Amino acid sequence: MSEQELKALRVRIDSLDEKVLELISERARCAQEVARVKMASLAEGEVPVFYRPEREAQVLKRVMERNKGPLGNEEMARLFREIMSSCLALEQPLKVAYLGPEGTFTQAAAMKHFGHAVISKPMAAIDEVFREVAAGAVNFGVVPVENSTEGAVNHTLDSFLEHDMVICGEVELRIHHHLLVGENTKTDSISRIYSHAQSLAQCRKWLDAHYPNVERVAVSSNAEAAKRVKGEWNSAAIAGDMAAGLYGLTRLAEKIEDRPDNSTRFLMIGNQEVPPTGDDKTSIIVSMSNKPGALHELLVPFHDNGIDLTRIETRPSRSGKWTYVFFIDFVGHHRDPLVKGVLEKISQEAVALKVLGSYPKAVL
Ligand SMILES: C=C(O[C@@H]1C=C(C(=O)O)C=C[C@H]1O)C(=O)O
Repeated sequence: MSEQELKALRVRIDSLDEKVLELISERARCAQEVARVKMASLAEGEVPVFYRPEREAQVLKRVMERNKGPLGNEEMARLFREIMSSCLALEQPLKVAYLGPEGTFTQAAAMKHFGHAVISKPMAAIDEVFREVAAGAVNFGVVPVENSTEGAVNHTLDSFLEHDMVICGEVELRIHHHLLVGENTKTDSISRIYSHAQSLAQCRKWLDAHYPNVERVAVSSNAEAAKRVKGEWNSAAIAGDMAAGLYGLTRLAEKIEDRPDNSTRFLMIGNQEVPPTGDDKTSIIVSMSNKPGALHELLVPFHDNGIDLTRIETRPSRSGKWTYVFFIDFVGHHRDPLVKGVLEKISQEAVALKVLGSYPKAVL
């Protein structure tokens, strides 16, 4: 390619960037107008709702449907995710609590879902995320709920039993783990590997094959593991990209998770009900009386109405020995007439039924 051609292309890119800039600014001014309209149409005492997850899901879907490349759909949606995040911040900067410390996968999930223009607050434990949202100190919380290799995150499920929370979104993240060391570590003298118990479990086979005799130490998070090895000479950590970057660690081995499709699903929790988008999921908690056939009775209405169950999890109910609650996720919104009918049917048989929320299926 000649210098001339390159120069002409750069002139074109500059001129396109000017248009993109003007269009983004126009979009941001529109969002400010939306805020003005929302404020003006409030009833007395009503609190304005600036963040509309159902609308954001629709915007992202539309972008993906209309995208003709060469950028991939996900890539394009990610760019729009950030534009929307900045536009919303003009209306109202969202405050989001997540399972910290900084550098956790939960933080990455929060950024993937809300974009980077939020005020994010790391919390030391899952229960604290719930409490922070309940106290109104933040608009939303982000917690992990299940991993494709290791299953349910029980702390999160149990927290739903203790707090009244509305689930308003979900996001899935591909989880890649790396073996990380600080710059002064002698790699042949590693005697200890730190990570969160879930991550140690997700890399169990790899560790058995490569470091069978090294002590595995479970700590409160991967980011905490990364932080520790920064100052230790004989230790390594298992953590992801964010933590590696944050603590300036070297990757001794990359993508060491046993399953290449290792993914974690996260939930956004808040106080705001989300209207239907036409492509939603609902999460409920049900407790049934302890009699034969109870689980069957619970599942039949879903089957009869062709409602797709995406997940069912059992936890001790905490209100009696050997009594259980079921966490059920299914496709549909609790305001859909079909779903309404199913929930009514179940509540006739159940000891208790609580809708945790209906929310748009993860777009990104
Ligand atoms: C602009 C709005 O407010 C927020 C910003 C959005 C956007 O930038 O597209 C979409 C939904 C809301 O979270 C709106 O409600 O339409």
